[in-house]
Amino acid sequence: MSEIRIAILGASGYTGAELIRLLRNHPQARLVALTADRSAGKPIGSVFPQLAPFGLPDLVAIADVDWSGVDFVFCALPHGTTQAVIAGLPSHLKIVDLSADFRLDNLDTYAEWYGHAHQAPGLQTEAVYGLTEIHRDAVQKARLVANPGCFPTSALLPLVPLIEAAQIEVDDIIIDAKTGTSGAGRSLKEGSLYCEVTEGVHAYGVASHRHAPEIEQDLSRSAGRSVLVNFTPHLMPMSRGMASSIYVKLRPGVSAEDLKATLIGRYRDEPFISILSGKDVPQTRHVRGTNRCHINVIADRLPGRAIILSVIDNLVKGASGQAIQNMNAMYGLPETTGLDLVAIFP
Ligand SMILES: NC(=O)C1=CN([C@@H]2O[C@H](COP(=O)(O)OP(=O)(O)OC[C@H]3O[C@@H](n4cnc5c(N)ncnc54)[C@H](OP(=O)(O)O)[C@@H]3O)[C@@H](O)[C@H]2O)C=CC1
Ligand SMILES: CC(=O)N[C@@H](CCC(=O)OP(=O)(O)O)C(=O)O
Repeated sequence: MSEIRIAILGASGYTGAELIRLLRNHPQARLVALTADRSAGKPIGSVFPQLAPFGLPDLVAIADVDWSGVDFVFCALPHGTTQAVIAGLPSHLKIVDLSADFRLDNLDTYAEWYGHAHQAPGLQTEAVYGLTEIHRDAVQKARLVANPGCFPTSALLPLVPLIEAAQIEVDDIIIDAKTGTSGAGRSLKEGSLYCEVTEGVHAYGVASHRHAPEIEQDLSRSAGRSVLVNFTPHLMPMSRGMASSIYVKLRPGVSAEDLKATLIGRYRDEPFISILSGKDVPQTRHVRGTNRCHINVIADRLPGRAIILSVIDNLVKGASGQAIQNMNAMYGLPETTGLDLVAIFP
C-alpha cells in the first residue's frame, strides 16, 4: 500500500514523542506535520534531542498545518481541548484521538465527569471506542477513533471476555491499579515533581477518577446492563508502566482455571496479548516500550474468588502503540506493522 501522510497534533508531549519513536519503524508512515502549543516554531530536536537526527518537520501551530497534504491525524492534545480542534478539521482526514474527549458515548456522563458540555456532540455519534481487540470490526470501518485511556485498557482487556462468558459477578469487581508518572503528561504540575513522586507511593482520584465511567461503559456493554466498579489508581515512582490487580468473585460453578481458559481462547490469535503460564506474575518491565499486555489469573485463597493481574506500558498499549494499532486496522494493514517490539530489559 502507498504511504500514509500523517500529522501529529501535540507532538511535543510524551505521547507525541512516543508516536514519533514508533512510527519511525512503520513502513507506510510519513510524518508531514508536527504541532505544538508553547513549542510551536521550534525544531522537534530542540524539544526532544533524541529525535533530532531524523529529518522531521519543525513544530508548528495547528492553524498552520496544510491539511491538503495530510491523510491521517493522531491527536495527542490535553483532554478538553480536542473536541473543538477535531470538529474544525476537514472531513477527508481519518483520526485517532488519544485524549478522553470522544470516549464516553453518553453526553450527560461526559459533562458530569469532565465538568463541561460536549463541544462536538455530532462527531461523538460517529466516534468508535478503539480498544482494538474488543472493537476491531467497528475500528476497521471508522473515520474517528477514540483511543482508550491507559487504566481502562489494562482493566478491560481481561474483564470484557470474562463478563461476556458470564463467569464473574459483575457487581463485585475491584480494580487496584498502579501507574508511572508519564501518565500525567509533560506539562508542569506540582504532583509530578521528583520530590512528590520518588521514594513513595500514593493513591489518587480515590472514588472519583474519570476512568471509572470509561471502564464501566465497556463493562456495561458486555454485561447488557449497568455495571459499577471499585477503581483506585496509585502513582508509582517510575516513568512508565501500568499494573492492574483486579479482584473478582466467581459465578457459581466457575473456577479461576475457567477464567484463564476463556482468556487463552479469546486471545489465542492476538499478537499483543499473552496469558502467562502457571502462577507467573506479570511485570511492567516485561512490556516496557512495547504494545503488549501480559495477563494472568490466579485463584484467591478466599473460596470463590480470583485475582487477575494485567500489565501494559501506559505510553504504548495505553496510548501511542494502541493508536498506531488502530491506524493499522483502519487501513487494513497487519496490526503489528511498526509495532513488532521487544521490551527494553533490564
Ligand atoms: N501520558 C499517557 O500515558 C497517556 C496520555 N493520554 C492522553 O493523550 C493526550 C496527550 O497526553 P500527553 O502526551 O501525556 O500530554 P503532554 O502534556 O505531554 O502533551 C500535550 C501536547 O499538547 C500540546 N498542547 C497543550 N495544550 C494545547 C492547546 N491548548 N492547543 C494545542 N496544543 C496544545 C502541547 O504542546 P506544548 O508542549 O508545546 O505546549 C503538547 O504537545 C492527553 O489527552 C492524555 O490524557 C492517554 C493515554 C495515556
Ligand atoms: C499519572 C496520571 O496522572 N495518569 C493519568 C492517566 C492518563 C491516561 O491514560 O489517560 P487520559 O487520556 O484519560 O488522560 C490520570 O490518572 O489521569
